[in-house]
Amino acid sequence: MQETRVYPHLITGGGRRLGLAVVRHLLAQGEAVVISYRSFTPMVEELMAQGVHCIRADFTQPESVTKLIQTIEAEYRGLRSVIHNASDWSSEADNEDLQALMTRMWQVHVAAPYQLNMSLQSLLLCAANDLGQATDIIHLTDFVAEKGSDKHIAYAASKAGLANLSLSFARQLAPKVKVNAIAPSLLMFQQGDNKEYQQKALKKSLLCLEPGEQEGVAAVQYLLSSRYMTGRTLALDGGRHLA
Ligand SMILES: NC(=O)C1=CN([C@@H]2O[C@H](COP(=O)(O)OP(=O)(O)OC[C@H]3O[C@@H](n4cnc5c(N)ncnc54)[C@H](OP(=O)(O)O)[C@@H]3O)[C@@H](O)[C@H]2O)C=CC1
Ligand SMILES: Nc1nc2c(c(=O)[nH]1)N=C([C@H](O)[C@@H](O)CO)CN2
Repeated sequence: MQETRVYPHLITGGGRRLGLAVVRHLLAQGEAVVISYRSFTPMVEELMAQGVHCIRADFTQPESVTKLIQTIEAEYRGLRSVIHNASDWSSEADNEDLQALMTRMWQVHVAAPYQLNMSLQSLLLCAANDLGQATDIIHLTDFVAEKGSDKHIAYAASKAGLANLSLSFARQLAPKVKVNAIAPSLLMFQQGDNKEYQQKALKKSLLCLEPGEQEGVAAVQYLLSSRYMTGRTLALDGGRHLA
C-alpha cells in the first residue's frame, strides 16, 4: 500500500508572536513545519532543537528569498501550505528616506510573497495531487489594506498589494490550491506600546479588546480546514469597520 507522504507547512516569520503561535499549533497537531526567520533568537534555536527546519531569510533581499526557495526545492517534494506572515510594520515617522521605506515595504510584503508563490506553487500542486485535497496559500494582510493609514502609508499600500495577490493566485491555482487572506486590525500589541496608545487603539473597534495571537491561529486553522473558500479575506477586526 502506498504510504501517504507528509508535506510541511511553510510559515514565514515563524520565530515570534503570531508566526510562532501558528508553528506551535501545527506542531501540536503533528504537522510538519518549515519556517523562515530573520533574527536568530533563542526561540529559533529552540525550534531547531524540536526538529523544525528553520531557514534564515531577509525578505528585503531578493537573493535571500531565492536561496530560501532553492533550499526548500532541494529538500521537499511538496508543501501542505505557504503562510505569508513575515512583515515589517514601519511608519513614515520612523523613516527619513521615504523612497527607501516604500521600496522596503513593497519588497517584504509583495515582491517576496509573489516570488515565493510563483516558485513554490509547483510543490503546493504536487502535494494537492498526492493528498487528493486542496493545499493552501494564506496571506496575512491588515485592516488598513482597505481603509488606509495616516501613519503607515507605505505599509498599508503594500498590504493592499498583498491582498490583491490573493485574488490573482486564487484564480491561477484553483482548484488544487486555495488562496486566502487574513486581515487583522489588532491581534496583539508590541511590547513598547504604552497604555495611552493601547487605550486609543482598543477604542477603534466595537469590541474594544486585544484578542491575542490565538485569534489569528484560529483563522489560519479555519482556512486550512475549509473545503470551499478561496480568494477571500477573513477580517479579524472586532467590528472596527462599523465603529
Ligand atoms: N500584531 C497585530 O496586531 C497585527 C498583525 N498583523 C499582521 O499579522 C502578521 C503577524 O503579526 P505579528 O506577529 O505582530 O508580526 P511581528 O511584526 O511581530 O513579526 C513579523 C515577523 O516578520 C519577520 N520579518 C520582519 N521583517 C522581515 C524581513 N525583512 N525579512 C524576513 N522576515 C521579516 C520578523 O522576523 P524576526 O523576528 O526574525 O526579525 C517576525 O518574525 C503580520 O503580517 C502583521 O502585519 C496585521 C494587523 C495587526
Ligand atoms: N508586522 C506587524 N504588523 C502590524 C503590527 C505588528 O505588530 N507587526 N501591529 C499592528 C497593530 O495591531 C495596529 O494595527 C494597532 O496597534 C498592525 N500591523
